[in-house]
Amino acid sequence: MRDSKRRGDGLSTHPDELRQHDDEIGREQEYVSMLYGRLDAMREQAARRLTGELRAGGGGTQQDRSQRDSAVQMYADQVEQFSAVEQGLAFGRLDGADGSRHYIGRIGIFDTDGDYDPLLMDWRAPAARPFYLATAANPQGIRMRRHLRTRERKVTGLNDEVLDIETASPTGHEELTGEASLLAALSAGRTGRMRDIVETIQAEQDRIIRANLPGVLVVQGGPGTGKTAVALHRAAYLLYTHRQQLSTRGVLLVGPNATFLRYISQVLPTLAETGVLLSTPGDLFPGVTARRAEPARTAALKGRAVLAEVLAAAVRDRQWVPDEPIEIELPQREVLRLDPETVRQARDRVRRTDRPHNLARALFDIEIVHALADQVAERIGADPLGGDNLLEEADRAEIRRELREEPEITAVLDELWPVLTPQRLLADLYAAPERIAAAAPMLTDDERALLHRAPGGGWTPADVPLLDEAAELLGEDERAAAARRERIRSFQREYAEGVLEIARGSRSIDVEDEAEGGEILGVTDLIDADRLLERQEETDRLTTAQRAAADRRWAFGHVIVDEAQELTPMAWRLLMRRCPSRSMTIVGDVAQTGALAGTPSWGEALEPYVARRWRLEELTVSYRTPAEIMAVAAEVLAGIDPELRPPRSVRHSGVKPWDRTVTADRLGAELVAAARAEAADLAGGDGDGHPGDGGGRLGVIVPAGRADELAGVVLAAMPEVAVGEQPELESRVVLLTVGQAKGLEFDSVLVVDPDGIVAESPRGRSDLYVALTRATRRLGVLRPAG
Ligand SMILES: Nc1ncnc2c1ncn2[C@@H]1O[C@H](COP(=O)(O)OP(=O)(O)OP(=O)(O)O)[C@@H](O)[C@H]1O
Repeated sequence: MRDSKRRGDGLSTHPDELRQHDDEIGREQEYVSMLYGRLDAMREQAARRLTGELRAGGGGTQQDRSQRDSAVQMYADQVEQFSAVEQGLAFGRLDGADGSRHYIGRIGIFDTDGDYDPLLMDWRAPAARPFYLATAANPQGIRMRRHLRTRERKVTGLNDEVLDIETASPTGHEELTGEASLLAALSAGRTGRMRDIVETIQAEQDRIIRANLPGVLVVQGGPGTGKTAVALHRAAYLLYTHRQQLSTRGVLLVGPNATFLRYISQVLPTLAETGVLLSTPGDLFPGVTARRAEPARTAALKGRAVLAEVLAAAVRDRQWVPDEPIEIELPQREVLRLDPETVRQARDRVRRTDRPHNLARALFDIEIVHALADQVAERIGADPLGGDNLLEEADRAEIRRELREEPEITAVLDELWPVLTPQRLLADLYAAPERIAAAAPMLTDDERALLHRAPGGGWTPADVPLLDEAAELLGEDERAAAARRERIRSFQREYAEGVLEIARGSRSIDVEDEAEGGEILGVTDLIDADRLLERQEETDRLTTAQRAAADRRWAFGHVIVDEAQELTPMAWRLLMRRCPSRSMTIVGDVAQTGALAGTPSWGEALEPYVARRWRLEELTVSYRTPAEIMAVAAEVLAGIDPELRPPRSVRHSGVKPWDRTVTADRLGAELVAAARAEAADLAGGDGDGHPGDGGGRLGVIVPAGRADELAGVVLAAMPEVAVGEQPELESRVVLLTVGQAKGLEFDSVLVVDPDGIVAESPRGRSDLYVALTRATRRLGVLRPAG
């Protein structure tokens, strides 16, 4: 793209041009103020309708109530969405060669007083696309693209690009769209929360965001190429474009850990989308919170595909055939004998039905009770004269019915074919070396020892795909169904409280209730959480995301996986179960794989599920990492695989990374000194408009094995530093491990003991590559000598 007339703020000093520019800002302000006025009106109307629906109470027919609940949900969503798009509501303008003019923003706003003309076009609408794609060489009918910069509701600046090949002069960045706005966004101070990129999406990113819904799309890209940003904007785009289809099945977005999910959590709401379920793989088994830690080798073993076979064998192992006959003493009856051969035959017949274990139990019961009833019948129906048995079929049926109710028989059946929860199966397996030995003959002794663990103490993230696999093998029994109903109930309560929160937030725009004689009533005056919950229960209404989160067997309409290179084969199995339609977006970088059983190549990971039917898109430009830092990271990348190429940096920061070796005993003191200096620099701003105004974060990345020790040293000198399992990312300085830093970014990064990071894991070089590429501006490396 070439732009002949770039008129960003401060670029022109000529008084006439400055005046014209101010006039232009004034005109845009008028338009933008009008849009905010409309937004206010829309929000007030939604709040008024929400109040009305809640006030209507629980009367009427079931259908009335159900419709009212849908309306409550819809208006509550609207109030939330209209509030979330407040910042940067309108950010662009397209002037067509035909004299047309369109404003582009986060949502669509229409002239409801007139002909329903668009006053603001949703960025996802097809007609808004040239905003991201038009270039001087291919202007797509556009004469000028304008980026509007706003703060609060005030227009603070404009960047214009005239798309005219004749007058354009080369800039050297022809591939960038809205270069001035892009660079301003990239060099802005970080806040600890990811921001949306809707104002400056680049052409290669736009292509991915708007790719077709069906099929598996893999997005491979180096650090900072915008994979996470693209994944989130794609979710928003798909929900807008396929609203009907996806609002009933839902969209699931999977990220590597809870810290990462918190980091990205604000992006979708600011794009006016609240219905996407964000989850880590470790949270995808409803009812289990997997926070327990375990050695990387154990996690790696649990991630291997062979564990599916181990679990299948573990289930079979619970279908027990005794070595000796079992004697069952029934009160006031004779003793029954169950011999091993009868049990074996029953078991084999039931196994041949291929039913999941728990569901097959009923068949096993029938088989065994039948055999025992035959024994009883043999005895009581025997013809003393040696003829045929005297009992009719009806008598035998009666005996079977009676035996089924004998607790002694149920106890034996429970032993031979126990109904199991996935948790029980796995806990029993881990706890007993002999069970592991029986189920995992294909593993080595060392590997089997890794699986052994005493019962209790919670679950690890690597256990979750195994629990899910176990649930598939076992099938859902009544207890699991009851637990699911209970989870749904608790989600309903959260929902009810959420609606009331929203309503409280909109108190300032509560409406006058004429029926109440002009008295001003808030929603919360009219209804409390329990009453709202009662109404929810009557109709069992839930948002799609809530339903999906509570239901292990939910099939999502689309699944997006970020940092997908970290997924193990067992985690892939779980995710594929959640998405039988195989409509997926897989986002990651195989060069950054840190998990030992993570994904070495996309083909290998996906082949078992979709064969070769997946598409690959690549992102090639790093927006985060400046060229100076990428050069340092490139050396590490070459050590991982000389064939790998780092992405091209979009900018230089002008700051040279530093690398210092200090004596081991000085490491802590030097770290504190460097962290203090960097933090002070970020807090004060660096004189060229960077950080200073509340933005600006420092990340200190340390080897996992030294995290506690170094956190102690840093905290003693700088108590304000965020540390721990889920550090507060909004703190000015955060100390974390590479695993925690995955997907995050900071203005400035200190990497401590890089050799320690490399030595910690067979994938240590990839970890170091991740650590070095987290900075948007400055990088320092501190090495202990020796
Ligand atoms: N088009 C864009 N406009 C503005 N900022 C962008 C754009 N694309 C990416 N960025 C910014 O670049 C940074 C890196 O983006 P993101 O985290 O999505 O990269 P990534 O590819 O997921 O990185 P990693 O693999 O290292 O996790 C973010 O701050 C993001 O906002």
